[in-house]
Amino acid sequence: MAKRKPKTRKAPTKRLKMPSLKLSSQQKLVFGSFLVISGLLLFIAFFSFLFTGDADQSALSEFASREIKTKNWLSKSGAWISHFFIQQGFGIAAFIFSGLVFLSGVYVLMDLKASKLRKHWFWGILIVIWLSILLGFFNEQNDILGGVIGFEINTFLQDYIGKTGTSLLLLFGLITYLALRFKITFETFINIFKKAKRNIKSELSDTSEDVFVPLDNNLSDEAEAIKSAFDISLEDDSSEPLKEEPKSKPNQPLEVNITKPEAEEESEIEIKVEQVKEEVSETDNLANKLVEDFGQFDPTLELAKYQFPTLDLLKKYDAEGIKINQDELEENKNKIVETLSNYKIGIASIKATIGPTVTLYEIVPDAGIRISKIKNLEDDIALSLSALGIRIIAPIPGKGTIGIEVPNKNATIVSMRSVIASKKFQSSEMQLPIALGKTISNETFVVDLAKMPHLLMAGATGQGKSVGLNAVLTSLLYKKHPAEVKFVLVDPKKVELTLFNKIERHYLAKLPDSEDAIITDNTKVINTLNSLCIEMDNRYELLKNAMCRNIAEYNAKFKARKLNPNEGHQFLPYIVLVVDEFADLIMTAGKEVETPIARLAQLARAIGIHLIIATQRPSVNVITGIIKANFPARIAFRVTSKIDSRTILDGAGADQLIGRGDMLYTQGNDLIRIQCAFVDTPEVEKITDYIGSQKAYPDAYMLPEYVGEESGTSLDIDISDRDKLFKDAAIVIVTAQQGSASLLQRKLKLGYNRAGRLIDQLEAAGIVGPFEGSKARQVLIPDLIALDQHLENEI
Ligand SMILES: Nc1ncnc2c1ncn2[C@@H]1O[C@H](COP(=O)(O)OP(=O)(O)OP(=O)(O)O)[C@@H](O)[C@H]1O
Repeated sequence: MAKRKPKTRKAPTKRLKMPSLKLSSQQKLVFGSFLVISGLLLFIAFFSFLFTGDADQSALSEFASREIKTKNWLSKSGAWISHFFIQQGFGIAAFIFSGLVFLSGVYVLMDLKASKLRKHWFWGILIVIWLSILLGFFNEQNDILGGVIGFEINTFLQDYIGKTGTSLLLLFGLITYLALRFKITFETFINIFKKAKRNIKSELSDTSEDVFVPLDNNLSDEAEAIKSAFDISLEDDSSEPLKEEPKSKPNQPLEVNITKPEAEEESEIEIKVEQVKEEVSETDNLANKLVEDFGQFDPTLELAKYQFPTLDLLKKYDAEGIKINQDELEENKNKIVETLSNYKIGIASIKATIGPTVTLYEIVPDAGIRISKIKNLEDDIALSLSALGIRIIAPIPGKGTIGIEVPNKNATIVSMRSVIASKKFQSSEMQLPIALGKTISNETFVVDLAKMPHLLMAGATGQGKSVGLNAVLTSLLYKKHPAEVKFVLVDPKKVELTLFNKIERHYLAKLPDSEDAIITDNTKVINTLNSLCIEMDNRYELLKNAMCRNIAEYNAKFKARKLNPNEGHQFLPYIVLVVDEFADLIMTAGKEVETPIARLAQLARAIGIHLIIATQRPSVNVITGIIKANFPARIAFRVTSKIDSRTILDGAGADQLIGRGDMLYTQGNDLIRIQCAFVDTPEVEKITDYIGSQKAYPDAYMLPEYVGEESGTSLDIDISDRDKLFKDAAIVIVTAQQGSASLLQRKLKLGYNRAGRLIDQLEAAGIVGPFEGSKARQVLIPDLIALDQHLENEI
C-alpha cells in the first residue's frame, strides 16, 4: 500500500469531492473483509458447481430438508447460489461477479475510491452479459456456459437477426467496449498489426525459444489493453507492480503481460483543485493556537465562582402593577375637554396612556387649531385640573398629537426588582446596561451607559437623585462581573454611597496610597480625577499599540489572545466614575476639578471610562458650557425653577415634574418621561452584603499613581518627603553633570511637574545649584562616589 501511493500520484485520480463510503475504520474493516470473504465463497461455490452442478440438480428443490445432502463444496447454499447465478443466470460469466465482490472488499479495506469501483462494476456487468451471450452463441446445448440469460437472449437474437447478425452484433459489442473502456482507436489496431508483422519477422531471425513481442512502452500498453479486455481480469491498481518490469528494461523484448492499461490510467485522470489557504499573520497563528490550547481568555476566571446577586435581594411591592381608576380617567378627560372648549378649542379624539405616576392624554384637536394656542394654555389647564406636574407636549414628536401628562392620584412604585427582572434588561446585549425605570407606557427603560457615554443628573434635594444613582449602580451590579466593571465613587456627603465600601475589593477602584476607596475628601478627588486622566492616556497608548479603536475591540482582541500580556496588554474593565454633589466639588476646587472632568468627558468614551455626575444645584457656574457640551445624556429630577430646568435640559419641563423619582431623560433630542426605579437603602445593603461576602480580589482595582503638584515645592524639603525617584534623579544629574529638569523627564520618563519638583529637591539637598534662567543648573557634586558620601552625611 505504502509503495503504491506514489504511483497514484503519477496519474492523479482524485476527483473533486467524490462521495466516499462514510464508514469508520472499524466498519470498513468489518465490511471490507465481509465482501472479500463473500467473493471467495462465491468463487468456491461457482468453481465447485462446475463439477457438482449436475449431481446437485435434484437436491435444489429440497433446500429446506436437512436429510438431502449436496456435493457442492459450500453445501446447499453454494449449490443454490451457483445454480441461481450460473445455471439460471449468466453461465460461467458469473465468475466475474465473485471477482467484483472480492474487489469491492479490497476497495473498502484499502479505502480506495468508490468512483473507480463503480466503473469496475459497470463494465464488469456489461462483460458478464456480453460473455454470457457469446458463450450461449457457441454452445446452445450446454446452458452452464451461457446460462439461461445467455441462452434466452441468443435465441431471441437469432430469431430476429439470425446467426450472422448475432455474431456481428457481438463483434460490435466488443469493439464498442474496447473503444469506450480503453479508448482504443482504429489506429491502435493498425499499429498492433504493423508491430505484429515486425515481430514475426524478427522472430524468424531470432533463435530464441520464447515468443517475444518487441514493443515500445506505448504499444505494449495498447496490446495489454486489448488482452486485458479479453481476460476480463479484475485488474486494478494491484496489478501495477508488474508494470515496473518493462520500465526497468525498456529496450528489451517484452512478454505481453497483463498490466493496467495506460489508456485506463488516462481515463482516470481527474483534476484536483487545491484549496489555497488564506494567509494568516504570525501573531494570528499563534493566537489561534493559544485559543485552541487554552480557549479564549476569560477575565472572570480569577473570581470564577462569583455569584451574581439574586433577584430576591430586591423588595417586592404589593402595590405594583398599574391600576386603572376609571373615575379618575373620566374626570380628567372631562376637565381637559371643558377647559379647552372654554378657549374654543375643539377636540377630535382623546386617548389615555396610563403610566406608573402620570397618565398621558393624547388629544387630536379639530382642524385649524393652532398648536401654540394650546401650549399657551398650559397653566390654565393645570389650574382647571388642579394638579401639580402637568406637562404639555405639543406636538408629540412623530405622532401628530398633543400630549397632556397628568399625574395619577395614586402613584405606583416602580420597584428595582421589576425592572431588573424585565426581559428587556435581562436579555440586553449592552455593554453597560442600566435599567432606569419605566416609561409612561409602562415599558422598562434600559439604556447603555457606554453609548451615552456620560450622564449628568440633576434635581432639587429630595427628588430622587440618590435613589437614581443607586438604581444605576444596582443595574450594573446585576449585570456585570467584578472583572468587567470598576466604580470610582466620589461622595462628598460621606453618607450616600458608604454602603458600597463592602464591595471595595470586588468592584471599586482607588488610588494606590488611599485607604478608603470611596472618596469623600475634595483634594483626593482632584488626585483621583488626574489619576483617571493618566489611566485614560495609558489606555489610549495600549489601544494604539493594539491598533484598536475602542475598548470593546481591544478586549475582544485580548480575549482572543492576540495581544501579548508581556507587552503590557491586559483586559481592561470599564470604569464608571460617579460623582455625587458635583456642585460642592466645583465650589471648592473649581477649575482643578473641571479641567480633568472635561478632559475625561471629551476623550474617555472610547477607552471605557464613563462619568456619572449628580448635582443638586444645576446652575450655570456648576454645569458649565464645557461640561454640558460633553454630557449629551442628562437626567432631570424635579427642579424648583424653569431656569434650572433650562440649564439641565435646555428647555422647560423639569420644573413641572412631581418628584419622588419622576424624571425626564434626554440623550440630545427627545425628552422621555420616566418613573425612576426605586431601590431602598436596605436593598442596596443586602446586595452589597451578598457580593461582599464572596471571595474577592486581594485589593481594589489600582488606579495609576498621581503625584499632586501641591506636594513639596519649597526648598527646605523634609528628607522623608522626598520623591521616590530622588536618588535615581541625583545619579542621572551627577552622571550627566547637567542640572536640567528636561534631562530627568527624558531619562526617568517623568512628567514636567514631577521632574521640576525633583530638581527643587536636588537643590534643597545641595546637589544642584540655584535656578539660572535659561542655562542648566550647576551640578555641585563631581561624581557618584562623592554623591554617595553626600547622601550618607545627610542622614
Ligand atoms: N423612584 C422613586 N420612587 C419612589 N420614591 C422615591 C423615588 N426616588 C426617591 N423617592 C423618595 O424620595 C426620597 C428622597 O430621595 P433621594 O434621597 O434620592 O433624594 P435626593 O435627591 O438624593 O436628595 P438629596 O439631594 O437631599 O440627597 C426617598 O427617600 C424616597 O422616599
